[in-house]
Amino acid sequence: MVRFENVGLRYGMGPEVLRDVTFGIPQHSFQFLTGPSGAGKTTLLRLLFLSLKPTRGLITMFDRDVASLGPDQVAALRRRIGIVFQDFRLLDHLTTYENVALPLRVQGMEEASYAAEVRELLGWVGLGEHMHVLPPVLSGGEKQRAAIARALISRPEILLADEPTGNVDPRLARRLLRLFVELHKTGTSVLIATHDIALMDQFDARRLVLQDGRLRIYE
Ligand SMILES: Nc1ncnc2c1ncn2[C@@H]1O[C@H](COP(=O)(O)OP(=O)(O)OP(=O)(O)O)[C@@H](O)[C@H]1O
Repeated sequence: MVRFENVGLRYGMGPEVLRDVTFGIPQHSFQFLTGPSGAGKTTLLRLLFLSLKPTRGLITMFDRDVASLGPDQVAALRRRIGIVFQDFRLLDHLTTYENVALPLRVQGMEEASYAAEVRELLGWVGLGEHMHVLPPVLSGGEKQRAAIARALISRPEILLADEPTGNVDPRLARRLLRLFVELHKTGTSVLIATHDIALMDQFDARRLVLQDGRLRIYE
């Protein structure tokens, strides 16, 4: 589904943050992305979400060379990818329900066609009681789960998550991991960036380890 060949990235005139990164996201895969702080995990996710362009190398997604895509095609590809940002990016003036429903609303869908699904997903991530409150009154872990629900609502083919258990206790982290594993079982390819070794030890999956901008793969 996604292939990186010798991808390099530098910000402006700075040093290369990613060097010769080669890996793929196969269909129905589950992978962890890890490495020390500053190793380039968020940068790699931004390349995957097409919010950055590589300074060298080749990225193909769904059989397209991403360098050749125009803005409309980038938007269409992004709709096939769900992303949970480290800082959640919820809109504070919309309720939890409205935040989660937003990707469907912007696609022009009628509320009647998705309302039940949004409610069900909010229940699934344990936010059924908080559906009608605004994000500023949610705890860090609740915001994180709202961000996860928003990434899942349009049933993406690929789910990217940046430290999705960074703000929750170990019990909730295990629950969120189960949610990602369930999603993977339904056919979504999942890539989770995390520092949390205890979390990775709970599920046997390929580990992509970034160190000094280089990626090593441990099956
Ligand atoms: N917009 C930017 N402009 C310049 N340098 C940047 C920018 N964003 C990140 N960097 C640098 O790129 C390197 C990789 O950062 P990145 O955020 O990708 O690392 P990370 O592995 O996600 O770190 P963390 O685990 O702490 O979130 C760091 O040295 C960082 O300072």
